Amino acid sequence: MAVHGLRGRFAARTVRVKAPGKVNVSLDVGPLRPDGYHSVASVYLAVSLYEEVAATSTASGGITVSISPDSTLDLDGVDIPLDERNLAYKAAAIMADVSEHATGVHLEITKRVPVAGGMGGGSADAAATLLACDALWNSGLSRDELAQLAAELGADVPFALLGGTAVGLGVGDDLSPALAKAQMDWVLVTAEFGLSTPEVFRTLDRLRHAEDLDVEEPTAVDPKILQALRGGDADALSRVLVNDLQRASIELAPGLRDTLGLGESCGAIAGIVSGSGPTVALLAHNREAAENLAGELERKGLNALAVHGPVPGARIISDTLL
Ligand SMILES: C[C@@](CO)(OP(=O)(O)O)[C@H](O)COP(=O)(O)OP(=O)(O)OC[C@H]1O[C@@H](n2ccc(N)nc2=O)[C@H](O)[C@@H]1O
Ligand SMILES: Nc1ncnc2c1ncn2[C@@H]1O[C@H](COP(=O)(O)OP(=O)(O)O)[C@@H](O)[C@H]1O
Repeated sequence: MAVHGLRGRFAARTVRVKAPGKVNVSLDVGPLRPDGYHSVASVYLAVSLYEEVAATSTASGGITVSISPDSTLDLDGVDIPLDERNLAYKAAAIMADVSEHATGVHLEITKRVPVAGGMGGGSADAAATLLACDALWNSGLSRDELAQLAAELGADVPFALLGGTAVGLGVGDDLSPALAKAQMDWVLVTAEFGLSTPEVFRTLDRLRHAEDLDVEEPTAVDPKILQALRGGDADALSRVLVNDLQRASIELAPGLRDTLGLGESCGAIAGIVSGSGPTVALLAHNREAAENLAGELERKGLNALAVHGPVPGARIISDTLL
């Protein structure tokens, strides 16, 4: 049903939502499951690099997607589908299915999180769209109901909705918020290429198979990680960072080993590939150290950005009647 103004004229409204990218501070990956997914145990950290989605109701019906010229990424030659394959489109479509007052909607996405970078940028777009459409269409879904829809869209989408610091079990969507509010400072080194998440998981399976390595299903995360995050203890955290996918990302993109080495030689306490990569997250002692490190890496020709986390999950930043 379309929303009409007092004189029956269509009243367009724009709801703008921001949602953060993430770093997996730890990521234990279990064996391949019959459904093609892997069980994981991960500590997710939402960081201060945000996607934005502006959802505008339209009288014409249907869902359209565009990328905002305000996007800070160089998107030349980057493949972001704007049709029903876009995660934001998919999010609007499932919201429309459960919303009595759904209208047409245009989604304008401001991209800042590297595409196919292992930081959950598309997932942040999906989470932002769920929240924006919920407001636009007065769907009145609870956060739990939104999280259930989020899990249908992808393993990382529920976390983009929740934000903060959280432990993810199952395929990563079974989340428990962690009370770890101390800020940690990081430098993200982004790559000019992307890595496909399924290909990285497949590569890990292949490497493990070649080594006859049997892995168990992970059921918990190392409590030392949460302890370090709670205390804001970057040195303690540097000793327990782990990412089982890192070796697979390096197998596919060997240059990542050099990026990690360069980061550490320029003063990072430790470095880790974020999720399936190729973004590298370098840990710093404080904001000043992170900014200096980012500057130094920039001078060496890398793309580096100082960020901090935890930050909140998806939230509405404006709601305007046009
Ligand atoms: C690796 C992680 C770590 O947080 O993030 P990214 O590096 O993609 O950001 C996630 O597990 C990715 O989550 P997400 O990108 O939402 O994955 P989905 O769209 O649900 O799944 C894409 C594909 O990745 C593989 N996959 C994903 C999650 C998982 N626990 N096991 C898997 O094997 C499957 O092949 C699946 O078909
Ligand atoms: N809204 C979106 N933003 C970015 N990529 C998207 C989006 N929707 C679908 N995709 C597709 O999903 C792939 C992975 O997206 P992304 O979330 O950026 O990476 P990752 O899974 O590594 O965190 C991209 O290569 C792109 O083809």
